[in-house]
Amino acid sequence: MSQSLLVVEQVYAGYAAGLDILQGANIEIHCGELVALIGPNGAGKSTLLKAIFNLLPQCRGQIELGGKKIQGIPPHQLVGLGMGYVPQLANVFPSLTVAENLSIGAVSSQGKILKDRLAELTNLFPILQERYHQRAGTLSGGERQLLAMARALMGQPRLLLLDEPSAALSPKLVGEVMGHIQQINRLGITVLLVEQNARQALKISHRGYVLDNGRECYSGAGQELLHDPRIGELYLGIKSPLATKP
Ligand SMILES: Nc1ncnc2c1ncn2[C@@H]1O[C@H](COP(=O)(O)OP(=O)(O)OP(=O)(O)O)[C@@H](O)[C@H]1O
Repeated sequence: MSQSLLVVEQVYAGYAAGLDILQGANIEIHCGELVALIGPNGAGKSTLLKAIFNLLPQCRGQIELGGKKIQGIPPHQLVGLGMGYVPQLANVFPSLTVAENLSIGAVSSQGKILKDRLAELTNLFPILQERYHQRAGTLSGGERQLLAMARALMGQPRLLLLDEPSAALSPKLVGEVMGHIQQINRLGITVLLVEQNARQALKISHRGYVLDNGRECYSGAGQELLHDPRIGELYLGIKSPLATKP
């Protein structure tokens, strides 16, 4: 089996003292995997990503990246250790151009390294080359999500945390964004994907976790979870045939 890249063990975390949203969450992600984190509204999915990226005031338990304990390490240093995070909202600077947004995400502002990295990403996502001098605020929803992911990739992460990249996108664009996530994963970047669009996320993922009430309640291969009747009924909005019988 491949090596663990991220281990989250017995994590309790929240936004205020004494009010834990995460209730002993555990997940483990191996190098190269694409893992979906699904679950009902308010289950704590985004909160778990924020706990991993050290954005919460309260967090207990253990979080390791590549065998190194990372709790207490500030987000900008986590980027240096190979973690990228794309929040659900406000993930690009609307008044800056595509080129400027990408440059801000770079770990090195050294001329040649920056230029090479910009070229790599615009080759990977040609639409960003076409929109290079356009302000991010004028991009379509799908293009903006792509820019947000590309900006995180400028930091050359080994683990990318994505918080609902398909939020507020039309079904066609959701498919496109999912395709781009697979494309990123095929480059060898490990991805933890939080999604409301659970079916689409499980379809493209190697494995998935279902989070409910701040801790994982099911886990398994993406296809397995997709076809598990318990999960279908509770989390994917599919009625069990037994439940529909008179
Ligand atoms: N900044 C915050 N301050 C206080 N409570 C918060 C904050 N953000 C989220 N919460 C609370 O934490 C709980 C979990 O929210 P979270 O956003 O992690 O859920 P989620 O599973 O990502 O849900 P959704 O799929 O609806 O985005 C909710 O009860 C929410 O109200």
